[in-house]
Amino acid sequence: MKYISTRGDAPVLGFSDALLAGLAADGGLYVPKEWPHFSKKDIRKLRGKSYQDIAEAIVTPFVGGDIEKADLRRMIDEAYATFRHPAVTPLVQTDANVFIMELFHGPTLAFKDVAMQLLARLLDHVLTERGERATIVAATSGDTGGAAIDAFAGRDRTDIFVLFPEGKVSPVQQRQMTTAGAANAYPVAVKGNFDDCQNLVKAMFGDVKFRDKVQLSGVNSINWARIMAQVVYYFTAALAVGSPDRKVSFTVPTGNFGDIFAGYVAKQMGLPVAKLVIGTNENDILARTLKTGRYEMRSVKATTSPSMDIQISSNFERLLYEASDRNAGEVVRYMSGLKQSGAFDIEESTLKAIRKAFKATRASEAEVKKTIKTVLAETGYLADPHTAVAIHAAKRNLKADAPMIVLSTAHPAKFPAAVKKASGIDPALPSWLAGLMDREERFDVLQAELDAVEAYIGGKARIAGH
Ligand SMILES: Cc1ncc(COP(=O)(O)O)c(C=O)c1O
Ligand SMILES: N[C@@H](CCOP(=O)(O)O)C(=O)O
Repeated sequence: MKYISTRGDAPVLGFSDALLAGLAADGGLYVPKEWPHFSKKDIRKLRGKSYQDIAEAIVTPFVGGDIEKADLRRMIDEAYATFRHPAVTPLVQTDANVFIMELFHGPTLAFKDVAMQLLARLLDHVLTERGERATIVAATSGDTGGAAIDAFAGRDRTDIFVLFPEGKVSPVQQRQMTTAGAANAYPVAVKGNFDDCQNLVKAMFGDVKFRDKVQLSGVNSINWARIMAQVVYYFTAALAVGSPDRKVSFTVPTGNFGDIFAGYVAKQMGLPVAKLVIGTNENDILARTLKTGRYEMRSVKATTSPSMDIQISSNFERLLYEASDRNAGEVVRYMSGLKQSGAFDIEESTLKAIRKAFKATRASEAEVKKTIKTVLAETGYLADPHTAVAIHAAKRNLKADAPMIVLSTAHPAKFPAAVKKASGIDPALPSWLAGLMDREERFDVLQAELDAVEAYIGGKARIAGH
C-alpha cells in the first residue's frame, strides 16, 4: 500500500515511512492511495471472530508487505491485552435500536488507547528494525497525551513530548500525563489553548532543519496509523448488530475529526453505513460548517467536554480531500484560506458529498448536563460529558431502519466534577489508577512560542543513532 498527501506535493511513501513521518512534508495528511475493499461476503467471514482477528484482517491491507504477518499479529495481541474487557470495545444496549460502544477499557480510560497501544508497538518495531530513534511530539486537549505517555513510557528508541493547554484539561487527565514518571516522557503545559499546541506541533514539522535534527515523529491523528487502528471497531460494532445484512449508523463525539473519519474509512472500505453523525459541544465549528458550507473559526469556549474544545479540526482535511474527489489543489486553497483568514467556503459539489455521508448536531452545556441525568434515570447508564454530547446528537438523528451505535470515548471517572454535578454520582477511578491524584507531578511550563518549544525539545531529546 502506498500513501499520498492530501496536498499533493509530498513524496509517496510506504506504510512504515508514512508511520514515521506523521505529517506529510507539504503540510498535508497521508491517506492510502486506494481504499482496500471488503465485499459483503468478506465482511460475513468476520462474524464471530475476536477483536484481534478482525483487527488483523482490517489492518493487514493498509500495512501492505511492510511488516511480517507474525510480527503484526503479535503486536495486535499485545496491544489489546492491555484492555480490561475481553471484548476490547464492548457494546451496551440502552434502547431498542441504540447501542453504546465503550471505547474506554484501555489503560488511560479513553478511546485513544485503542490506536495508541498499537501505534507505539508499530513505531518501536520499525525503529528497531532500522536501528533508528525518533522524537515524538503530541498536542493534547487531555486524552491523547495520557494515552501516548502510557504507550511509549520506557521505550528505548523514543522520547515523547506532550504539549497540553495549561489549566484546560481535567485534573485526572493532567495527572495521567504528569505522574507517569517515565524518563523518556516530557509533559509540557503550554500557555495557550489546544489549537495553539496543535499549531506548534505542525510548525515543528514544517521546520525541516529541526524536524531532521531530532528525527521528529507525531502520534496525533495526523498520523495515518491512528486512523487505521480506529477503523477496526466500526467493523466489530457493526458486525455485532447484524452487518453487513443491515445498515448501521454511528454517532461520534467529535473534535479533531479523527475518530469519525475512521468511520468514513470503514464505509469507503465497504461497510454498509447509513449515516455518520457528528456530535459537537458548544465549539460547534463542524455543525456550522455542515449547515452553511463555510468553515469559520471562532474563539474556543471551555466546556465540560474539554477534549473537544477545538477549532482547527485536523482530519477534516482528509474528508475534504475525499469529498472533492481527491482534488489536492482544492484542499490547498481551503488550507491557505484557513491560515490567512481563519475561514474558507466549501465548493458546492464537495459540500454535497459531505452532507450525503454526515449529519451534525450541537449539544449546549445545558443539554449535556440534562443528557447525563436523563440517560442515567431512564437506562441506568452513566455517561461522561463527551459521550453525552454524542447521545444528545444520536437521539436527534435516529431512524427506524438502522441501529444507532454511539461511541463512548471516555470513562466518566476522567471528568468526575461534571459528572457529579449532572448526576449526583461521584464516579470512582478503577483500581489500577487508585492513588493517581496523590502522586507527585512532574512537568514544565512553556509559552506558546515555537522557538521556546524547539529549544526545550532539542535540549532534552536523545537524538544520537543507536
Ligand atoms: C473523550 C474524547 N471524546 C471525543 C474526542 C474527539 O475525537 P476526535 O478528535 O477524534 O474527533 C476526544 C479527543 O479527540 C476525546 O478525548
Ligand atoms: N481530543 C484530543 C485532541 C488531539 O486529538 P488527536 O486525536 O489528533 O490526537 C486529545 O484528547 O488530546
